[in-house]
Amino acid sequence: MLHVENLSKSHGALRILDGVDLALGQGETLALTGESGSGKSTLLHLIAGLDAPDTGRIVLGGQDIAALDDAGRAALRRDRVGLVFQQFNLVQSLPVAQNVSLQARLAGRHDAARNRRLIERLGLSGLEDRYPEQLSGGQQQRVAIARALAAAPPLLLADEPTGNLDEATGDAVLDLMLDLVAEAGMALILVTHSPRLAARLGQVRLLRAGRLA
Ligand SMILES: Nc1ncnc2c1ncn2[C@@H]1O[C@H](COP(=O)(O)OP(=O)(O)OP(=O)(O)O)[C@@H](O)[C@H]1O
Repeated sequence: MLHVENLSKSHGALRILDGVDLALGQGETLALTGESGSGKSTLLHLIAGLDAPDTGRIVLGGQDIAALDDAGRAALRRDRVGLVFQQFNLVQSLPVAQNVSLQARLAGRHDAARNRRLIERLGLSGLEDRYPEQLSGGQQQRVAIARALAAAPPLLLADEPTGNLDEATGDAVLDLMLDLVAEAGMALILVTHSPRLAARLGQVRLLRAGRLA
């Protein structure tokens, strides 16, 4: 479902990615590890079509991302990719419940019962009518996770999605993510610094010197 071939990306004189190859099948899970600054977020942004590579190919669900224009990439993100990034990108003008349902609605996959279940299981019950600015960082992170899971995209990209949570809550949220990802047959790329969390995914890859080991 995802093929990344010979991907390179520089920022100015700094070569961040230098020939990255990666393949992920439907329902497969991958932990992306590497030192701070090794390019993990850069790689996720490229796969999400948020930025363009210098060279290489990204084929998602049979579609070459580079061949799409801005509108095409936006549609791909709406329909096929879920993002949980470090900046949560919640819609500040919408309450929690609507933030959670937003992507699912846009993708035509809204399911009210599923939404309620996610809100409950992510410990957000009672917060449905609050606005993002009225939430803690950890609560906002859980809203972002609920939103991505609610839409059940074929591919979920998560950049340290439990980084703002204490260990016990983070473990519980990761358990839930892995359960729901498996249940929906979603593929997952999870960036994490934690070897303990990484070991729970199907494969673990290390990004070093611009390449994936
Ligand atoms: N827009 C940009 N312009 C210039 N340099 C950038 C830009 N974005 C990222 N970088 C640099 O690219 C390198 C890789 O950054 P990236 O955020 O992908 O690393 P990371 O592995 O996700 O790090 P962390 O674990 O700290 O989040 C870093 O050296 C960073 O400073």
